[in-house]
Amino acid sequence: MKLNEQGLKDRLKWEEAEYSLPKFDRGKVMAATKENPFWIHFGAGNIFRAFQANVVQNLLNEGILDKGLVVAEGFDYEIVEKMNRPHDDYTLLVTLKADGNVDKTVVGSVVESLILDSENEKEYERLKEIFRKDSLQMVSFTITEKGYSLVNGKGEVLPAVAEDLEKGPEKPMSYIGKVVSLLYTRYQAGEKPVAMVSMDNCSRNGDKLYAAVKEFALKWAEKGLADKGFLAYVNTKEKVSFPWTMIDKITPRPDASVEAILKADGIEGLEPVITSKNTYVAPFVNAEECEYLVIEDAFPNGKPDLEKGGVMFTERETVDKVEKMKVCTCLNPLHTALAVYGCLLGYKKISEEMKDAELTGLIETIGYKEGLPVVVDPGILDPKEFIDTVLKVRFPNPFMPDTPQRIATDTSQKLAIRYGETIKAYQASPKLNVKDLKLIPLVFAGWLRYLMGVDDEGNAFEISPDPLKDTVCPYVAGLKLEEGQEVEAAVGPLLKMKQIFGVDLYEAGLADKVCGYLKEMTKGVGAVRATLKKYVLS
Ligand SMILES: NC(=O)c1ccc[n+]([C@@H]2O[C@H](COP(=O)([O-])OP(=O)(O)OC[C@H]3O[C@@H](n4cnc5c(N)ncnc54)[C@H](O)[C@@H]3O)[C@@H](O)[C@H]2O)c1
Ligand SMILES: O=P(O)(O)OC[C@@H](O)[C@@H](O)[C@H](O)[C@H](O)CO
Repeated sequence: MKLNEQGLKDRLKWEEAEYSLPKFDRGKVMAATKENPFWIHFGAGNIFRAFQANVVQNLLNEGILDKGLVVAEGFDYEIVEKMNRPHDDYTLLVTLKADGNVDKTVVGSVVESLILDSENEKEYERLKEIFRKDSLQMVSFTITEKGYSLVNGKGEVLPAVAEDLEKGPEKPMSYIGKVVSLLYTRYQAGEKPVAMVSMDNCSRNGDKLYAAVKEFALKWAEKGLADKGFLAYVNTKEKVSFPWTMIDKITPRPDASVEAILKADGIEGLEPVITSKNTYVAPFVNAEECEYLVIEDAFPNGKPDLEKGGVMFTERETVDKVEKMKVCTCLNPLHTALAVYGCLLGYKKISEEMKDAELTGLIETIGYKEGLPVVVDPGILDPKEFIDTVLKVRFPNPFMPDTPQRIATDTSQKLAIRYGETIKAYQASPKLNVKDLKLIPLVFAGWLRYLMGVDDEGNAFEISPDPLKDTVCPYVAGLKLEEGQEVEAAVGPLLKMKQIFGVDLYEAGLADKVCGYLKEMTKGVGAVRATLKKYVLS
């Protein structure tokens, strides 16, 4: 059995092996999408294939939608070349339920995949054609938080961005430059309306996308490289909107245990690939069952009927609250704490960490005691219930192959949002005292200890990719696992960086605590465990 148009012709074989197959006429959907695309997504990674593509598949199956998705990849072309194309844009979605049941779905809702490369004339022209279409309602993104950044770790404008800002929309090389040049095409085609929807895990993600897009529109208009009206178009929410969103579905990298299940069913050619840009992809994706996608209802060209697929549309204030609830308190900070300590303590699976008394104690305190008091109830989801499910059902799910190493990726980009917002809320509160935060500083210290790249047994490990690796690692390079380290002299300047922690930890009065914990954790082999025991269980 092969995952492609030809291989899926023998439907019976797949159905006998208990795969849910697309129930719609894919040829018809493909033709309709080609003519009238309504949704193009940028970032052909795992979450898109497990979540958004499956929502559209369900709606196509029910006849609620009659057009599918177009996906574009502008960073890691290998994903499209090695996965989408050989498999005719099909993906196998394996849903790993907490009760051990496994759902296997052939997702066929993605009907066109394109490489976003201005030097690839044919595909770039097709992208322009899509952006000129009246039918286009939504342009969405899962390109990681760093994908929206126009500067490097030192705050310097990225070379490709600098060049694009100088040269204009003709042949851009940077990711956002390419996206903005396509938006310019839409402007030139008659200022057609569209929603530009970031679906990445960052606070006020719509504003992040807007800021990056606006920078190009502004510079190009100022330099006469684009019409002056383009900036007004980008700034007019009735023309171009940048809704805020909250997305939630734990989607680990494709795992060997899942590959084995599919292989046993007789499916060939499933081998995962780690691309040269470090994306972990396979013809299959594995994910949990639980999923939430909440989107600000701001769609100037109308919105697709996604509500019946479980997507929630609401006003901006609610998205903000629900997103803060998840990203700043009830899920992502707990994940990051498990990520850094998991790597230090030699764990390879999140569910295994959930059997560790110190680690569960750590995240329970960060979640319930330190985080929950500053969460504003969004109304549409209950924060206490949400965190209960995360801690009791989702993280401990033994069938989910999620790893601390995946979650530790780009930690420097995440600390400010995942913990800094809570610290700021304590600072702003007349009732709360920032000095009462005990275990959030322990995560910061844990991250610094993690950056040493030596685990609690004294063995070297590879730290996960991070755009600030070269900036932050030198601060801990001189530290050793022995008593009496000059910790504050080494990491003090780093603790002042608001860009990383969301606040200056000295100004917040937390730097001493972080340095104290780090000093204890560098005392020698086993000191990380001893420190956790001392502060988490006390
Ligand atoms: N995986 C999850 O559990 C999950 C859940 C909710 C939200 N998300 C969000 O989705 C994002 C992607 O997750 P994923 O599981 O698809 O990861 P992935 O590693 O499978 O794919 C990453 C995607 O981002 C692109 N990308 C990476 N660096 C980039 C850069 N510098 N510029 C532009 N594009 C870049 C890659 O090309 C790829 O398309 C996450 O960063 C997160 O914000 C993920
Ligand atoms: O995707 P990231 O890198 O922003 O964060 C890693 C995980 O915490 C994240 O992917 C969660 O699995 C996800 O946010 C769950 O909805």
